Amino acid sequence: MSTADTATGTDLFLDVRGLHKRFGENVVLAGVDLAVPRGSVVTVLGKSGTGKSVFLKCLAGIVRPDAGDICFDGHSLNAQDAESRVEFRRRCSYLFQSNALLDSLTALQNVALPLEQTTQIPNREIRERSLEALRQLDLEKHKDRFPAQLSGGMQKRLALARAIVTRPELVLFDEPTAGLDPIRRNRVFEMIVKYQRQFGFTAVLVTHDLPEALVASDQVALLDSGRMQFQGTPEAFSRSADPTVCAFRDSAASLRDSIAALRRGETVMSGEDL
Ligand SMILES: Nc1ncnc2c1ncn2[C@@H]1O[C@H](COP(=O)(O)OP(=O)(O)OP(=O)(O)O)[C@@H](O)[C@H]1O
Repeated sequence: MSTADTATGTDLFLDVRGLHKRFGENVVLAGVDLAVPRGSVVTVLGKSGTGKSVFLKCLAGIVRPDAGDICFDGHSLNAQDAESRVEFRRRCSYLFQSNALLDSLTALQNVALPLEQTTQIPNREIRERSLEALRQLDLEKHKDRFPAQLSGGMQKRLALARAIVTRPELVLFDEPTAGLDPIRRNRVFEMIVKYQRQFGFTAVLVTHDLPEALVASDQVALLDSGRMQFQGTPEAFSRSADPTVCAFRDSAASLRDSIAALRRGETVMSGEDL
């Protein structure tokens, strides 16, 4: 792995070492490392199917890794008892790619849910905090609507309101811009950075959105062939001569080349990489 500009030696909120995960014969993670400094936004990039979601789910405790260590705020999650895992879940939020909103609950009820499930806070305070989260994401006037009555961008904001209502210290975002148009994509990245600064949480994102991720992240990492092939600043990523980084980063130029070749009547791809 290239270590250019990584934060080794700084205050790591999350320190992932040697994570392995396979499904049957399919080895998805083959020794993945990631260093996440406290209060930073770190984005994991990678082609489709490289294991970004599996990696994030391992961090969130949704998928159990076969081997490796995840150290959260100085404590190994592997070594933790059930009570400490509940504590981790209280301090960490996971924003699902699909938003995972409950259709039968209103916006307000969706946001209140994690507080009801993970705290002993009285109902009146749960309502106040949920309304506050909706207000922060400009959704208060839609509090009684159901998810199906909201636009795609509003649903994403609602999912973010639900993710921050517990005041988490770590937020994991699984492709937060999936299915959004370029303008809404920008809004979502702005929103993540804005609330990350406002609330001071540490964020780990996975996405394919290369230009936006480079602008919005403190560090980027590239997952390929079961390992992080790079971790460093967006500037280091932009300069890197690593062939895997170049192949991913320069895909726009390569599209230009392949379209030009197709127009010349040449065969350039079989489609098996889709
Ligand atoms: N529960 C599961 N059981 C079996 N295989 C799985 C499971 N979850 C993921 N996989 C496999 O793990 C691999 C990585 O999937 P993953 O969803 O993490 O990719 P990704 O990088 O997030 O892709 P995309 O960018 O398209 O969302 C795929 O081959 C997938 O089929």
